[in-house]
Amino acid sequence: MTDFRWDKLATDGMSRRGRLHTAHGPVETPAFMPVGTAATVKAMAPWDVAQTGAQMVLGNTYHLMLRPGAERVAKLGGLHRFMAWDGPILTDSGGFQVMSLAQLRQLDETGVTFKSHIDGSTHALSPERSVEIQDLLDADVTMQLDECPPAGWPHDKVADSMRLSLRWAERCQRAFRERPGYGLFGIVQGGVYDDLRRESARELSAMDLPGYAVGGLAVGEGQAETFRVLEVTCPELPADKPRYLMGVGRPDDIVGAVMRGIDMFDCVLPTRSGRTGQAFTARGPINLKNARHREDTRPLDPNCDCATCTTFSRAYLHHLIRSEEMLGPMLLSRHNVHYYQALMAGLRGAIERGELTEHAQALAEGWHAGDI
Ligand SMILES: CNc1nc2cc(C(N)=O)ccc2[nH]1
Ligand SMILES: [Zn+2]
Repeated sequence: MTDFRWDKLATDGMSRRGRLHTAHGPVETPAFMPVGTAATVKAMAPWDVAQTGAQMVLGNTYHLMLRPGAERVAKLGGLHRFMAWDGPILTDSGGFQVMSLAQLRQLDETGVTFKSHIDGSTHALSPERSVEIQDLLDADVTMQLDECPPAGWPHDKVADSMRLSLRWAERCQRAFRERPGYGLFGIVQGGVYDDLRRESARELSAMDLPGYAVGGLAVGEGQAETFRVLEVTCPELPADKPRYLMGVGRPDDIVGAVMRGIDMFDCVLPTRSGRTGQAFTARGPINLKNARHREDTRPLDPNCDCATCTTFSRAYLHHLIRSEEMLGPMLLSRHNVHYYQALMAGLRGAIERGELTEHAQALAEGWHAGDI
């Protein structure tokens, strides 16, 4: 059984080309993880997800602990068997979604208690229980339980929150069941405050964890602030460990974050916006609901070799979305995840060639050119 580790294969400025080794196989980085919230990447079968080139998917602890339940998933053989995904899986801790989805939640030193948004039942999530749930799910990467402070909190509140998350990181590390191929990631917090970000990154680095996430971002702070926080945080993290930016993002967010030292991403954008008719292309996003597509026989993106783009016209995709046919979200989700995976493959190659700056420039010119 392989040991959990990340190999750094090449660098270009602050960016890194690497390979993550997990119990369920390797992951080429920089990597984008499609979000499989309730044990499914919405509107995509696992073979569709694999065909996009995705190697690792994300599962949400909050949803799975409520339904079908962590013990039940374990009884059914774990998340890989349950959802027929035999590649690596990262699960989040549940903390972020409790604070954004649950009702009547109470957070204190012990953890967070809340009422399920599904049936109103009461649940408790401590650092130890979050680690146990992710173990029951058989996640290759377990995320520490943390608190994600809302944008706009003052320095003193963010400081208290960040230090609580540090104490929870220690508790998660003690509770984590070490086994080959599995790893626990810490999460750097600290809001938009440089001193707090440095304190969090340094304290977590001293814990010698197998990987580090940068949390507390993509909460409305804007791209410039996100990038500034990365410029402060990444240099404080170990150079030989993977860095995961949670919840990011649009294609241009991802390129900018890779250039600032990030290796892993997850975001609902390609699947969620695909379901509403938005498609990401080399010439920027387009919305298939727009009437201008109704007789357009061209493919969605002539530069894309996915099944959606090589089989169907924009007119047909427009029809499916306008008719609210199930096939619409299916085809657009597949294209968007394929587009994100092709974006990551292009970034990996550019870093290997030492041409990331030029590659990023060419991508931006395409996006700004706009659809024709
Ligand atoms: C979509 N934005 C986003 N920001 C996040 C922050 C966290 C976090 N744990 O700070 C987790 C998930 C997140 N998703
Ligand atoms: Zn396509």
